[in-house]
Amino acid sequence: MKKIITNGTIVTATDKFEADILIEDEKIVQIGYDLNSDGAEVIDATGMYVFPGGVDPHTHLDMPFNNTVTDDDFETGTIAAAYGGTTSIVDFCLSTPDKTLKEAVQTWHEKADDKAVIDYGFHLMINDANDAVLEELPQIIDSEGITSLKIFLAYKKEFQADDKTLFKTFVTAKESGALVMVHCENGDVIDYLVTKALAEGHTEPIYHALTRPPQAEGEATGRAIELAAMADSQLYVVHVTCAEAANKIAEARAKGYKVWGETCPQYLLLDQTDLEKPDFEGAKYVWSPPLREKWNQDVLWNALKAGQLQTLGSDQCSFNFNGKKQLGRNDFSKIPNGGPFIEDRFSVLYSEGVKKGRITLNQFVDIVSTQAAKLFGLFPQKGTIAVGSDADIVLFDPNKERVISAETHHMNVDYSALEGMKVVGEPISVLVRGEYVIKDKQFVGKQGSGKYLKRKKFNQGEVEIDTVPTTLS
Ligand SMILES: NC(=O)NCCC(=O)O
Ligand SMILES: [Zn+2]
Ligand SMILES: [Zn+2]
Repeated sequence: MKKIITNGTIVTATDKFEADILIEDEKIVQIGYDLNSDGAEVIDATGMYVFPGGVDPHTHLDMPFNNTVTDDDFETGTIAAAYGGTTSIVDFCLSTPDKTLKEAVQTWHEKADDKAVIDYGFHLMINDANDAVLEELPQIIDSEGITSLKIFLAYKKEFQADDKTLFKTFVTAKESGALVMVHCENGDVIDYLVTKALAEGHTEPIYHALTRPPQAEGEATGRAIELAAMADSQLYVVHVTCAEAANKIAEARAKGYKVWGETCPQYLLLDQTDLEKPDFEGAKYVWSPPLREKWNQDVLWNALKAGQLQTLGSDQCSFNFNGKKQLGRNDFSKIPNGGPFIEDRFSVLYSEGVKKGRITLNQFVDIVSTQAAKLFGLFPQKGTIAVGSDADIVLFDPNKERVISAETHHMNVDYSALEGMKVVGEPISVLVRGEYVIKDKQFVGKQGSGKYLKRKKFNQGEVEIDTVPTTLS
């Protein structure tokens, strides 16, 4: 079915202009004035921004973790994402030593294929780069279009990889055209500090932050950067939280290293004092790396503004407060790590970023959509509004005000870490490949309608990865 979006203001990472968009067969086929709209459904976007759908490069849906499993699966998680203006996610597929990589990816397809309501791809976690894994990896990258790999330097005895695995993964990624994503925290030091704190009788949620100091993140970030450089490979640092890490990334980029960084809404908006909330409420804010002292928020906003950090991931990893979070009632180290942000990622960046003058409107689109599409091999299919791109479109009312609350959100979790926050700007309707998934703030999509995204190899030369928008709004 043909559609025409008319009377709206189109905003991409580089431009802002008024024009109509003609959609046919899932794609944007024309952008301009006086388009032939015969037979097309007319969508009136008067007063709206017309944004490309958000691309969330960091989600954990239906993921076994910390002796339990996340509460949002590919159905609830992607419905919530769509409400929030996100039309593509890239989720982390876990691998385990007892299974082949192919089996691991198959497991993730089984979780997602019949459930997702928006498009999705997978990153593949590497825990031990042994001979079998290294032999299988290039085939998986090619056949599944999984062109990003994930290494955890923390979560000892669960996901943590050693430096040899990290280095070998960088080497293989360079040869195979994949981007290596790294969770940068020194897991051994953290393990020591956690054991010590518990032995001293400290069990409260705040000790989660106190045993994971920013230096542990800075050290691991620096280590990953140097190992990537030694392998002449490419590194994407996930969930950057603090000056110690952000500065390392900025220094590396100044030297011309192939390093990119992501932060998350939680680190821009919340701080370590949230973990001190009474009655175990601090557990709602337990994720890793932990929340930091408040002044780090400015460091992160400035890094986004300056293009030293490029993307915003939700790190969606939800656990109910009156459920799985209670596993750590008497021991902070047993609180499942993670929080719910997939739904609010897009609008809080607009409200706290654009509305408060911290980033420009074009930078908003770049950070929430375009840069992730470029880095993860989806651009220009995703991440922009252009002829030939998928018609993934958000009609956004920039003046609508709302208050974030678990009462009204769509994530399958009983609390919001942003409860009570006032937000200006709201996605009203959201289209994925030309079909409404959200229409006038109601979900109208279909379970399983999301398509699996086979992604292009890292930086094939077609896409200029480091584009910093120049158009100011
Ligand atoms: N961030 C977090 O605490 N949970 C998800 C796993 C990870 O990204 O480290
Ligand atoms: Zn992580
Ligand atoms: Zn994560």
